Amino acid sequence: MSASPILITGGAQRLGRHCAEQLVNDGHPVIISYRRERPELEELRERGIVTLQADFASEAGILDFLVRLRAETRSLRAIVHNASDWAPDSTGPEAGATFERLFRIHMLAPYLINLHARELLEACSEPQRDIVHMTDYVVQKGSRKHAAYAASKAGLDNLTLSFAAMYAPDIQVNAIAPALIMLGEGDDETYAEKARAKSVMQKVPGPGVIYQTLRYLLDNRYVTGATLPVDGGRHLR
Ligand SMILES: NC(=O)C1=CN([C@@H]2O[C@H](COP(=O)(O)OP(=O)(O)OC[C@H]3O[C@@H](n4cnc5c(N)ncnc54)[C@H](OP(=O)(O)O)[C@@H]3O)[C@@H](O)[C@H]2O)C=CC1
Ligand SMILES: Nc1nc2c(c(=O)[nH]1)N=C([C@H](O)[C@@H](O)CO)CN2
Repeated sequence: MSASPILITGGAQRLGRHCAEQLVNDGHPVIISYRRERPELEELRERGIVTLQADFASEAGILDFLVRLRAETRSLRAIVHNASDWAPDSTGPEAGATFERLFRIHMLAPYLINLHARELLEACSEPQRDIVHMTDYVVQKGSRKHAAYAASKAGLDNLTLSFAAMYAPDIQVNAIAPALIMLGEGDDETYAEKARAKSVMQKVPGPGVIYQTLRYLLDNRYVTGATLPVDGGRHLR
């Protein structure tokens, strides 16, 4: 019987893409969701990665993705909720719309996908099934400029506890809480220096440290309801 695929939402770039490619290297079939079509997706498709378009900014978009996911596969080995919008807080009339959008992407999408895809995970014939929520170090301390983002990630962190309790012992549910793993395209050296100084490890490690953590969760059959920090010791500053 062929192995069940691993779904990574928002897998077209950066951390999600790195993990998708590493999972393929490790022999797993992979499905990713993407929001915007672009040439880089062809490289992933050539590696056999199934790409499904999805916009989680609306409930209709989430439910539409689920219909196409169920048409694509009858089982899943794991789901990694990686899709995310690091939007700064809006001021003025669009503040509420920004908050609601981030709630949908970071909380409603994982919530509905976990509920609707439970049967796909339970149909997996392999002994372990996993759900992994990508949260953020800022869940612990909030953010002056990304309060809506931090609050929505805090909600996702709490969903880890609820789904871990609901889905045990057949499905393990955990979170990874990164801080400053990769810089953004527009970040200059001044920003990079300030960012590196935020943690006692004083580095921007790149996505490999996230895959190491995901690999640990996928291979450990006794961890659930946990949030694993991958933050260079931010809390020690
Ligand atoms: N990078 C870092 O240093 C840190 C990352 N994290 C978390 O780790 C995860 C990966 O981070 P990173 O790789 O930087 O993430 P990105 O900012 O690159 O976003 C990942 C993907 O999310 C998708 N996405 C954004 N909005 C939507 C939407 N409305 N519907 C569906 N998909 C959407 C994007 O798709 P598309 O490109 O197709 O539009 C994008 O490719 C995220 O959850 C992030 O919050 C936490 C702390 C630090
Ligand atoms: N969806 C995203 N979330 C976050 C990103 C990102 O690029 N996309 N980046 C960060 C920063 O690296 C932050 O951790 C720096 O302190 C946070 N979340």
